[in-house]
Amino acid sequence: MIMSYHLLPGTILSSAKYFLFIKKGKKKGGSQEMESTITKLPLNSSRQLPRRYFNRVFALIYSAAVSALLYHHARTLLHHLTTTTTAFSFFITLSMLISDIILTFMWINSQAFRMNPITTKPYPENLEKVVKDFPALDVFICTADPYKEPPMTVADTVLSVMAYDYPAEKLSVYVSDDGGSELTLFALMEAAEFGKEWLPFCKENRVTERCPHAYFRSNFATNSVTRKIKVVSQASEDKDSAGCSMPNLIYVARQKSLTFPHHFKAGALNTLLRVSSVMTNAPIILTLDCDMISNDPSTPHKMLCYFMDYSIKPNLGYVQFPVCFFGLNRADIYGSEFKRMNHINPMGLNGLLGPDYFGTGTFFNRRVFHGGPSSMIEPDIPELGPDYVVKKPINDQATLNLAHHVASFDYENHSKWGSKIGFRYGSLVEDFYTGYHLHCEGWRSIFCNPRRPAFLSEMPIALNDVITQLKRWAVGLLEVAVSKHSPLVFGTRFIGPLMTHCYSYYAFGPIWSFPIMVYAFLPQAIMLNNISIFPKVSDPWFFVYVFLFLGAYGQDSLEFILAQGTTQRWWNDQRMWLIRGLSSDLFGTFEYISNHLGIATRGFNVTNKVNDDELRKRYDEGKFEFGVPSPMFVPLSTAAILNLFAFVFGFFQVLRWRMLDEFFVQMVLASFGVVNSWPFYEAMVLRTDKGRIPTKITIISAFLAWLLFAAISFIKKM
Ligand SMILES: O=c1ccn([C@@H]2O[C@H](COP(=O)(O)OP(=O)(O)O[C@H]3O[C@H](CO)[C@@H](O)[C@H](O)[C@H]3O)[C@@H](O)[C@H]2O)c(=O)[nH]1
Ligand SMILES: [Mn+2]
Repeated sequence: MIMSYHLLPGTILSSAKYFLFIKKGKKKGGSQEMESTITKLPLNSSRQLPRRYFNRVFALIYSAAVSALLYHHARTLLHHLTTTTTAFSFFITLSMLISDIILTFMWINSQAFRMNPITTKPYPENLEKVVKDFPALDVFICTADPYKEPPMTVADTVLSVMAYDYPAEKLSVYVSDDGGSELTLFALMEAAEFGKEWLPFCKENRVTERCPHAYFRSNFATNSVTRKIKVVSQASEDKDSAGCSMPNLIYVARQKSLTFPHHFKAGALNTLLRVSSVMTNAPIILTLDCDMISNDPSTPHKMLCYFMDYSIKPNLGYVQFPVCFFGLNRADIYGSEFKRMNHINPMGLNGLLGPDYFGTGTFFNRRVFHGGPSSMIEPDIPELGPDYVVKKPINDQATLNLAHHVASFDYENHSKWGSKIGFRYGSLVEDFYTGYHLHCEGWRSIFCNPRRPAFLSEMPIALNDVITQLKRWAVGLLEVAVSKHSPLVFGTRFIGPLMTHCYSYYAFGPIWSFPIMVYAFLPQAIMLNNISIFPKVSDPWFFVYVFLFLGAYGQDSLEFILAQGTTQRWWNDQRMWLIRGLSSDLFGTFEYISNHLGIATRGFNVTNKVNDDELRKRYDEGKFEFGVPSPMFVPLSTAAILNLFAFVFGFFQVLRWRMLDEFFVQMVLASFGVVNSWPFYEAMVLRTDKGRIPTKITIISAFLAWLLFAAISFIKKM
């Protein structure tokens, strides 16, 4: 049954213009409790990585070097204060000191991940022998914009999870459509029909790639399915073509209002939490982004290996699977793998309270949305409690009425939703923020990284899309860092020092922008003015710099490569760190400040998932995609130009005056900048395709680089 309205994507709904569509109404049987049998067969195992000893010793040595450097800076600064020096050199010393303090703070934070890395392994083959009755599973899939997130992609994701190797009567898929798009609804109805053929086909043929698109891309033997598709119209209502029951598929477009904040994805997820509570109330919930397909039908079994384990069960809040990507180019030019965030750091967190919540690929214990493990918050109505037993079928009229009621725009008004219960409001990275609160409440989590990726996602392939996404994250992270719930003031009371450092590492990540800006511009602009600011090669302090640089980069690359990375991908990953600091984090900080001053409104800019063939081709060739005149490209191109000029100038100076000793560090920095900027030079000068840097950006950047140089020479003379 459908109550449909003509909605334009993005329309703000003013009255009860939302609809709930139930594809298949069937009573979900089974108890709400997870049952398990105590047995000796292990369901999972974990292993502490031996590298923890090395990490601890190295952290000790490195911290000695860091302290020495800070001491050196402080002494120089004091020297400036007590003797008559120019404001100019004082300013330089101060900038370097602040930069190095920030780098030190972030370095300390990053050590927390290295103290006790742990990997875990599930044994799904033992599960069936141990567990008699599988718990019900509700899957939440969010979509928001049919133009940026093609309905076909959403349908693919939906089918891939509906085809899980899981009892169909225990599986329900809820789709939240914040775009209220009829296209998406239509695609889902078609998907449900197609599913009647697709699901039995997958099960009969033991297909592992159960996302239709992925399957057809890699298999040419499609005749058998296409032949079957013709039978669709004869298939019965609730059963698939083989006569088995189908999982529930429920489409929800929540009601929105101009006068009430809808809290973006967190709001959508909370609506799904309530709607699903009323309809199926499964004890386990999987949250997925609309572009994240299931790549392994046995993932629910793997996740149950943790939830069904009595030794960890009581306070296990969620099991996080890594986000893996398809379609990356060989060099992964934008560091889209996020290897550190998605693979390396979570191992470190496994040895503490567990990984942060990634927003997608996460199985939750429904109970976590109702307060801490030992402090449950009473639900508004019994039907919204975690222990509520659903007795009626999902298309029962009373159930539907209640579902509509809890999906209305003002339902959360004056309630604990978003603050004490459900997904948390207040940050654009609602995932990070929610996981953080759960850990503070006493929940634990586990990171499970099976060899075959559990989920595969798409990622943006144009630089502007990439850094726009990172900018939104930067705003969201700052919202956490600078709030009354900041890890440093709030978290530290509940999660212990190491977890506090881990959460600070992410939340304060955007402040990396400052030292990156300083190191990308200052020494170079100063060298162009013939001034040396670092210790000479013959000075012992020089070796402190060498050790700090090589130590940090060496350890980072080693960890990257140990996590199945390549040197080339590592190189691009570190470049992305620099790019992020000069664009996303910088602009994100400004945006955060202007949001707070009320100059700009806060928004969730949905990541674009549509790419044309030409763009895809350039990406596959490993070319950076600029194309659009984005203001975020300006600091990047300015740094590229300034570093090149500094390098060329420095090179001739050194030859002419034999001053390599004085300028060595500055020369290294400039050449490092030049090597990292290579794609920029290409895109400014050599390339003629659509993805090159717009001339306008190049001109503005060249002018800014000159301005910086001129400003330094002006101040120098004062
Ligand atoms: O108002 C909104 C905005 C977004 N979404 C959905 O949220 C998901 C994530 O949005 P996307 O634009 O793809 O953002 P990403 O930055 O790629 O997502 C990452 O970062 C988000 C936090 O910023 C997390 O929510 C995601 O799970 C995580 O994959 C998508 O399915 C959207 O449809 C909504 O449902 N409602
Ligand atoms: Mn996304």
